[in-house]
Amino acid sequence: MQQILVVDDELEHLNALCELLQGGGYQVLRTSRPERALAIAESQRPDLVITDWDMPGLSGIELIRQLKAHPATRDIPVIMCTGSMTTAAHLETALQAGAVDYVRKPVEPIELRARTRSMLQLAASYRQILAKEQELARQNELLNQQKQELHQAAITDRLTGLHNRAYLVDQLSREFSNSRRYGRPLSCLLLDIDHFKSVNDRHGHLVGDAVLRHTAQLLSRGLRRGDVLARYGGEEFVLLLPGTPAASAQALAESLRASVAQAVWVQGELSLPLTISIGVADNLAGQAEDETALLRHADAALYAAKRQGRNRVVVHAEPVG
Ligand SMILES: Nc1nc2c(ncn2[C@@H]2O[C@H](COP(=O)(O)OP(=O)(O)OP(=O)(O)O)[C@@H](O)[C@H]2O)c(=O)[nH]1
Repeated sequence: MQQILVVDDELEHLNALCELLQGGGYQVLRTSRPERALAIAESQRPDLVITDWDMPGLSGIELIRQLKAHPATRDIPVIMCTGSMTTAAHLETALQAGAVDYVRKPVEPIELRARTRSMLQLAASYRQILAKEQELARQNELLNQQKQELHQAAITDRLTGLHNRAYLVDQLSREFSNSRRYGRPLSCLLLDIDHFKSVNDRHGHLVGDAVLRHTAQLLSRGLRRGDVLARYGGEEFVLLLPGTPAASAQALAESLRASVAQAVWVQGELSLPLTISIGVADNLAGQAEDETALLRHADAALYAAKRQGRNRVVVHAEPVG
């Protein structure tokens, strides 16, 4: 049943109003002390408030302002009962304070019922719209979250949790253009686990997978903001170092190589010494005309590192002449 709070300091008037509304099938809350009305509205959340204007202690206008200032009671519609002397300016003040309608005293029963009914219908529609809006906002948030998760999955390598090849290709192209535009160095490291095939062959693919995860973790340590580490494929990783020339990249590559060589991989009884080979190239001195060439140079340096015995770092050298 819909609930209406009636506020009037004149008991006779209060009783008459309440009777009228109860006769209309509404549940009525009442108070003759306007300063209590806010607390009642807050705890009972009536569907409508009907208040007298002229009351000692707290005027109807002041009560409306308090109701509107409070989040819990802000949306409860208020009808103001006004005296017969009320002017248009008074009514304007009431509407500005937040009253949605008014009835003049002495109250015409049919008028009060009509206004009450339409206000309650309006309030119900408003509540429905509000609930739909909230539901829409919730669904929107869920959708954005799913989009974000999908995007994250699309750029992540599932086995190692590093970025994947697709992301690397995007970033390489972006970083290459940026470094060219701002005349900044860009280094590319191609890192490959040595004799990884024999890990798989001797111990199985599950151990091979664990070794890949272990290596990915070691390589991730000590990366700086802006560095991009990705699993390029199989047992190959790429590390992009924007703002870093090959000489500094070589030092970092050397420390990565050493950290993998020092950290023996252990699982139960099994312990495997692992090493990686690294090819380093940068875009300086116009060596790499585009990002593909940069990657190709790093690959050539990696190939040289493998040929020279593995577990080493080789920097791509500019061909002489
Ligand atoms: N366990 C596992 N193995 C993979 C995965 N992707 C590629 N491989 C294996 O990685 C191995 C790569 O071997 P190769 O390219 O011959 O190189 P390598 O044995 O590391 O030898 P070098 O690079 O010359 O030192 C192959 O046996 C692939 O099957 C993976 O996701 N998990």
